[in-house]
Amino acid sequence: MDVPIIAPDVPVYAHPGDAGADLVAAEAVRLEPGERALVGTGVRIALPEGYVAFVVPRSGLAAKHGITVVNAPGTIDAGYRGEIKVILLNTDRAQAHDIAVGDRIAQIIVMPVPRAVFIPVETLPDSVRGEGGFGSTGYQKDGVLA
Ligand SMILES: O=c1ccn([C@H]2C[C@H](O)[C@@H](COP(=O)(O)OP(=O)(O)OP(=O)(O)O)O2)c(=O)[nH]1
Ligand SMILES: [Mg+2]
Repeated sequence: MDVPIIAPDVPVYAHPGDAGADLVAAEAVRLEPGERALVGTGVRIALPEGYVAFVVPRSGLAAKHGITVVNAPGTIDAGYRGEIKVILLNTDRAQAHDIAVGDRIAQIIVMPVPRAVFIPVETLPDSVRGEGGFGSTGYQKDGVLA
């Protein structure tokens, strides 16, 4: 599907079948331990109605350097025409991390999204799960279901 874009670096899918296309930094920033920063990508897009783009972390940056996206997944609304920015967080407690212009800092995933029509009702239809949540199915600890 075609998505009009204005960008110094057009996001690239690294491999066929990849869900995410990499976003690169349009500005240099140093993230001290525990620090976050709003990092510009220079990218502006026009998604068709009925689609959303999610800004999500790159697992390599997260695993190697503790760099994540604070609000993951960041939501890019179809009507948004401003610059896509990434709210990066350095979760490492000791190491600062330097982002240079052109570094791949996050990835963008484009998805179809239905428009919900919320209908106020008095009672909801039954379901197997019912109101159970927040660990209601238990969890596995040392091989034992707790
Ligand atoms: O990681 C993100 C998240 C959002 N946005 C842009 C696109 C999105 O369409 C807009 C608004 O995002 P959101 O609705 O998440 O933020 P908000 O705090 O609710 O702001 P608003 O009142 O503008 O909706 O900001 C980004 O560039 N990066
Ligand atoms: Mg909003």
